[in-house]
Amino acid sequence: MAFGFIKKVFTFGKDTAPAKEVPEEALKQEDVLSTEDVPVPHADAVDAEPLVALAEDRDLLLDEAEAANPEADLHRVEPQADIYPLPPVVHPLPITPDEVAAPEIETAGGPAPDSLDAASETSTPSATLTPEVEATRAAELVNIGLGGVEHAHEEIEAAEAAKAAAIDDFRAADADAMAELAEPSPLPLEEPVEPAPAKPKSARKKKTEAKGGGATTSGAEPVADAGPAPALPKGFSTADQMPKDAPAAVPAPRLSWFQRLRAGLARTSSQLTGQIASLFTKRKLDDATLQDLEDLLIQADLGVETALRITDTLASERYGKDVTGEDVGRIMAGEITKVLEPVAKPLELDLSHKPHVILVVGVNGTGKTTTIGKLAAKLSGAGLKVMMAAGDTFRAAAIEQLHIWADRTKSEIVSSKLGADAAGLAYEAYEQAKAKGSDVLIIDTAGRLQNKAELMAELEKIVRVLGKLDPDAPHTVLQTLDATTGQNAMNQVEIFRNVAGVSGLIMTKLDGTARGGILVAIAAKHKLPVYFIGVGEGIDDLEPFEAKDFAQAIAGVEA
Ligand SMILES: Nc1nc2c(ncn2[C@@H]2O[C@H](COP(=O)(O)OP(=O)(O)OP(=O)(O)O)[C@@H](O)[C@H]2O)c(=O)[nH]1
Repeated sequence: MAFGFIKKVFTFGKDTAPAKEVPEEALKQEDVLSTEDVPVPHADAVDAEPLVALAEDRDLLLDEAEAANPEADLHRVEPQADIYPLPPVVHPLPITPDEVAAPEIETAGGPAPDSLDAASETSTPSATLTPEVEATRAAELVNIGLGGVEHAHEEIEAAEAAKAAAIDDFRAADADAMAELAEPSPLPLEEPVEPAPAKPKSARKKKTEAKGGGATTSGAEPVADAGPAPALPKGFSTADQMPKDAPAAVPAPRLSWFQRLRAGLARTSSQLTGQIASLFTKRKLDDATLQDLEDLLIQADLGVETALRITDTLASERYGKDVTGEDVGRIMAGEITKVLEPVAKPLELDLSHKPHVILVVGVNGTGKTTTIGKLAAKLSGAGLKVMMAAGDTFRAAAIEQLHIWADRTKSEIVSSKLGADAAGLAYEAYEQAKAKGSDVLIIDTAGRLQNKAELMAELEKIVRVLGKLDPDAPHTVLQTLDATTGQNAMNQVEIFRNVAGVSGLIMTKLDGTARGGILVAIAAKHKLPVYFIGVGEGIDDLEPFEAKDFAQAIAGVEA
C-alpha cells in the first residue's frame, strides 16, 4: 500500500510540471504543517487534524524508502503556495431565492413574498458544509503532495459530486420550503366562514319577480342576493318592509249638505242636549228647572228672546210634570223654527235693473270671496249673465282669487291694481255691467273689522257711488257671517247694517265646528233674511237656508 501511494505521487509530477528543487529550509516542513503557525483560512470550518496525520505518514514512508535504497533520488516535495495555491475555502454557497426556480406564489392565503428571504435563510440545509470541507481536505492533500495525484483526483471528484448532490438537495429543499410558504396555511387562525352557497340565477330571478322587485330601483340589476335585511333602527325601513298592496285611500263618501250641517252643529247640539238631559233626570218641571234651562239656552248663543220662547212653551205644556230631554228637544226645535222661518227667504233678484247689484260685505275671512264664487256658479248655471268686481283692492290674493272664481263660473270680472280706490272700481264695474247687459253684478269688498272707522267709511262711499248710478243700488247688501265666531257675529251685523245697509245674511262654515245658535239670536233681533248657508269650500257648498233643518240640527232632533 505504501508503494502504490508513492507511485501515484510520481505519476502526478510527470504529467504536470517538473519537480522543482526545494530549498533546504523548506524541507523542514513540520513547522509549515503546524496548524498553529500556518494560518488556515477559515480554520473554524476545516478539520486540520487528519492533514497533520497524513504529513506524518508521508515522512515516515520517505524515511523507510531512503533507508531501503539509499541510491534512490527521492525528492521531498514540499507544498509551496506559489506552486499549489491553496484553493480558497469555499463556504456554503450563498444561494439566493433568485437562483432557485421560484414556484408561482399566490399571495392570497400565504405570507407576503418579502418573507421568502428570511425563510430561505433559515431553511438553508447545514449538510452543505460537508462536501465543502471534503473538497478542502482533498485540496490540502494535493497541496502537501503526499496523497498521490490520482487519489487526490478521486477524492476531489467524489467531493465535487457530493457537493453537487448537496446543492441539488439544497435546491430541492429550498424549493419545497418556498412552495410550502406559498401554500395557504393548513391551520387557519380563525374559524373559517362557510361561504353561502350561491343560489341559482333563475331562482333569484323568480324571487325578485314574485316580490315585484325592480320597481324601486329602475334599471338596476340586483347584483347579489344580500341575504336577510339587517334590523333597522326604529324609523327606518327597507322597500321590502313596506306594506305591500297598501289599501288605496278611499275617499270618504260625500255627505249631503244637511249631514254636513248637522255635523257642523253637532258640538252645539250635543253639548246642549246633554246638559238638558241631565237637567231633567227624575225631576219634575218647576221654576228652578225652567231657570236652569233658560240659562243653558242663552249660553248656547240662542239669545234671551229665543230662550224665553222655549221655556214658556215648555212650561205651558209640561209644568209640574215629568220632562225628558226629548220633550225639551222637540219644543226647542219647534220654537227655533218659528224664529228662523221668517228670515229664511230666497234672495230676490230684480232683473229689471240690469244689473241687479249685490254688494258683499263682512269681516275679514268670513267667506265673502268664496261665497261670491258660489253664488255666481248658481246664477251662471241658471243662465244669468254675471259680472264680478274685485273690490277688495287691499289684498292681491283676493283679486287673484276672484279671477279664479270668474274663470270657474264663466263670469266676467272687472278688477284694478292693488290699492286702487274701491269706490271707483265699483263705479267702473257698474258701467261695464250696464254696457254689457249683465244680469247680476256682484261686488267684492275688502274684509274689515267693524271697529275700523276709515274702512267702514270707504264702504259707505262705495254704497254712495252705486246709489248715484242707480238710486236702488246696491239692490242687495249681503253680509257673510262666520258660524264659528259666536257672539261677535251679532255685533258685526249691527255695525255693517248701519254702515252699509245690510239686507241679508249668509252664514258660512256651518260644516265646521259651528256655533250656529247665534244665527237664531241674530234672526230674532234683526229679522234680516238669511239666504244661504255655507257648508264647505267647494263651489256647490252653498245651500238655501232652511229654518226647520237648521232648528232641528241645533236641537239634536231627528228630521
Ligand atoms: N269650511 C268652509 N270654509 C269656507 C266656507 N266659506 C269660505 N270658507 C273658507 O274661508 C276662508 C276665507 O274665505 P274668503 O272667501 O277668502 O273670505 P273673505 O271674507 O273674502 O276674506 P277677506 O278677503 O280676507 O276678507 C277660505 O279658506 C275659504 O275657503 C264654508 O262655507 N265652509
